[in-house]
Amino acid sequence: MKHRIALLGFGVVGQGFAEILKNKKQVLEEQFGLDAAIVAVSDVMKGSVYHPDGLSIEDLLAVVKETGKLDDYPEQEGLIRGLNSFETIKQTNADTIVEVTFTDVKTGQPAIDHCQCAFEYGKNVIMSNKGPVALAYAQLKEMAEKRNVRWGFEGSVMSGTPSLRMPVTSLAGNDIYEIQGILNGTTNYMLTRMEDGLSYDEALSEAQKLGYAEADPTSDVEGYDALYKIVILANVVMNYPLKVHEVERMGISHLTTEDIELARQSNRKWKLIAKLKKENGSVVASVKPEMIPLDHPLANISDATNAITYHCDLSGPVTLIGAGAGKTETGFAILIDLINIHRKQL
Ligand SMILES: NC(=O)C1=CN([C@@H]2O[C@H](COP(=O)(O)OP(=O)(O)OC[C@H]3O[C@@H](n4cnc5c(N)ncnc54)[C@H](OP(=O)(O)O)[C@@H]3O)[C@@H](O)[C@H]2O)C=CC1
Ligand SMILES: N[C@@H](CC=O)C(=O)O
Repeated sequence: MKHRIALLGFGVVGQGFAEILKNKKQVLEEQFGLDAAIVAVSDVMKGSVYHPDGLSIEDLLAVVKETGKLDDYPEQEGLIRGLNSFETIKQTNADTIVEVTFTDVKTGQPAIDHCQCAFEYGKNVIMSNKGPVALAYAQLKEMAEKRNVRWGFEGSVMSGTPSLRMPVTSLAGNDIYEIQGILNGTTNYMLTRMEDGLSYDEALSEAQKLGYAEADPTSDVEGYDALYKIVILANVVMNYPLKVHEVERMGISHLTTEDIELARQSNRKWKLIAKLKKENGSVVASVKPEMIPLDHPLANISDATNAITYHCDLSGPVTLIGAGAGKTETGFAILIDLINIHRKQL
């Protein structure tokens, strides 16, 4: 039986996921018995197409590459154009909604409403969008469970590096009492490139071109993105209902090439460090830049790579290093949630 997918948002991650589905079609069918079809794509500026029997991924990617729009997607009988995100959720035959619109760090919208609508209509949701998980984890989880649908969000923290599934499954039974790491790809990339001599603006511009930065990069450079991720880790991994306003936050926008040089002269490096610690029945959290010595375990985490250490009472510290952002890497995060939904393990 086909697993029918509708994509809300067809930017870096949406296209990365579509490419993976195209390239891995045979492997997914042979190894997992997963016959996945994209039936709908709805994007604000690029437009929207839906066909209940499935769309050609080659054509979707080609027309967007050529024109930046879905308007030239080939006409065929039964093709419907122009559905907005909510119409796509309600009116298409998709089993799973892949929510890859932008992350709104203040309201989490419209992604929270997308999730609620999908659950009401009995559809699974997979997302790399951080807003709904950071701001509405408990109520969305409960709603998905009540409606007997699945909600995957592995890509919301550290892209395709399994920073959520790994501790929840493979570290189960431990008390994870402290978590710390580098959780934002854009700023880590920028700090690395500033060490190479680039200015702040040049480094940010490169990170944007590479598809790492948020639609509004203020979220990356002022630390909101890492803050959202630490809140998600508290809720999902520590099972503690930490709220966004409870996290101390400072970004890297005040750091200059002179600051980077001064650190280098004292054998240190600037890194944006996120921390989470259980203390007296509560959890304290912060995101801020720190000058760390070159022999610090995080000093050699460069470019858009991220790292996270889980401090566990039984297994001791466990560190995971991997991609923090990227088109294919985050597309993979969507795929792994899809495979787990298909296996009925999510
Ligand atoms: N890029 C990365 O490496 C990672 C990204 N993420 C998260 O994944 C999500 C997607 O990221 P990314 O693909 O890079 O972002 P992009 O900005 O490249 O793509 C987002 C797309 O969503 C579209 N969109 C915005 N609002 C709506 C809406 N209401 N309905 C339909 N489409 C909409 C945008 O349309 P348009 O621009 O045409 O208006 C855009 O094409 C974000 O939430 C981000 O935080 C998570 C991990 C890594
Ligand atoms: N903008 C984010 C993308 C992934 O979450 C980052 O740079 O880490």
